[in-house]
Amino acid sequence: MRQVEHIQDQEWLQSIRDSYQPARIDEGLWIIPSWCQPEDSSAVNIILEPGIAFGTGDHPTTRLCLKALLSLDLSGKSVMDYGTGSGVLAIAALKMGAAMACGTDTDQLAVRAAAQNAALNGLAGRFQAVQCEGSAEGPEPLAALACGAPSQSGAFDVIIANILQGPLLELSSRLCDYANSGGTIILSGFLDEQWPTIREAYEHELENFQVSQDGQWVAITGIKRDNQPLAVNPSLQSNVNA
Ligand SMILES: C[S@@+](CC[C@H](N)C(=O)[O-])C[C@H]1O[C@@H](n2cnc3c(N)ncnc32)[C@H](O)[C@@H]1O
Repeated sequence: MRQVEHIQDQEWLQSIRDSYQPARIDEGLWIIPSWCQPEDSSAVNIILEPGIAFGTGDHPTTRLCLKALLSLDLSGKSVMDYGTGSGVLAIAALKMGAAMACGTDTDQLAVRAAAQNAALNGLAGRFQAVQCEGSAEGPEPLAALACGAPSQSGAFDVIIANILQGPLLELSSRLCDYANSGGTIILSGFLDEQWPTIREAYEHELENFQVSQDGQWVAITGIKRDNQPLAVNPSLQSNVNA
């Protein structure tokens, strides 16, 4: 009996392994299953243990987000990956030069997988994953605090959220609050017909939208507006108060 179980385990493991191969995402960017060797050691190679959490590189939205990250200068930047799944986007950002990254997810297994994948890539010291509730009413995931965000509560240079339209709409204020003025927000996980609704929810906080598409799936990059109230000239202020 024990031998039968052992053979079944081996077959199952082998069938998982057969279904994942190194995936070239773009020039110089690969996702490599943990049991394979990178073909190009000079590329950004993201090593993943696939199968536990979403984010193996085979979904168009993951690839769109990775390409959006490639187009940024991430040197020294702080990154929040909301809906981190396998941690693939946070790990990619760190490998592209980000200083620190924080991942959050509603799924405890994903949080664990992301932390393990970061460790596989030698990035455990610069990545922290925390579980969140997933609703705008729920408590803050405290991700910013847990990750030692560089400035006031939740101020990150780059926010990535590859989640569905529903949570993107519900969490729009929270996601925008996490970004520094001038920071970059990458959103994906929605279809082209949903883009006008997403745009409406985000355009008071974001500008300079860049849109990319793979089939029906869309990713957008936007820059957080500087919505600080204009400084009031003290002499005008006294006139107003008079
Ligand atoms: C499409 S997967 C993206 C995974 C990975 N970031 C990628 O790009 O491949 C979405 C992830 O977001 C998580 N998720 C879904 N709704 C969420 C919410 N409201 N708050 C936080 N995470 C959420 C899911 O558990 C899942 O791991």
